Amino acid sequence: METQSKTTVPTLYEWAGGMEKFEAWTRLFYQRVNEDPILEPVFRGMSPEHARHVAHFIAEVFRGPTTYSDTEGSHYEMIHHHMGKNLTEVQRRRWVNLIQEAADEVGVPDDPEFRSALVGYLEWGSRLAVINSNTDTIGEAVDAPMPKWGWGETGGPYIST
Ligand code: HEM
Repeated sequence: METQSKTTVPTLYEWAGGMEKFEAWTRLFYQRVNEDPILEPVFRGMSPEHARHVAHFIAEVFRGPTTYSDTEGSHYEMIHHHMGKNLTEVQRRRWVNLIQEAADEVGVPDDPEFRSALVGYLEWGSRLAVINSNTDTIGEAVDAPMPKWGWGETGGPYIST
């Protein structure tokens, strides 16, 4: 539904509530991951910075500050983190469920438009993570730009690299 003019449409980052909200969200999410029988073994030994890095990554994709790519990694490095992990659909599905439950708990906006964009991103990103975790080559260039996510649709069919 068109409710605002194009010039006043906030980014997903702004609508979500800024960096404090992203950090609170992923902090709670990875606490839940640590208590989860399916995901705890996957993330056992993860770095103490993991939750913040994922917050900064998603915030940047949602057109927030470039904290992740300035100081913490790149899209290529994020892909690299998943390689060799041999993630499964069962693990992915639990990851997507828990991160949405954490979003509810910390008060990430739950309006239909925002959640549609959010779930679209989480599905897209998590399915790519599973694909990348089960390959030994990265199709992306080392200097590939960070993805950008907006309010709209995916823009086209999946193309395997
Ligand atoms: C939108 C989806 C996802 C995003 C944006 C994402 C983002 C990231 C980022 C930024 C890192 C690096 C963190 C760091 O620098 O410390 C990472 C690592 C990792 N991710 Fe993901 N991820 C996604 C989906 C998943 C899923 C679905 C799983 C498993 C079910 C997963 C498992 C892992 C693991 C095991 C690591 C390495 C952890 C460690 O040992 O430090 N990711 N992810």
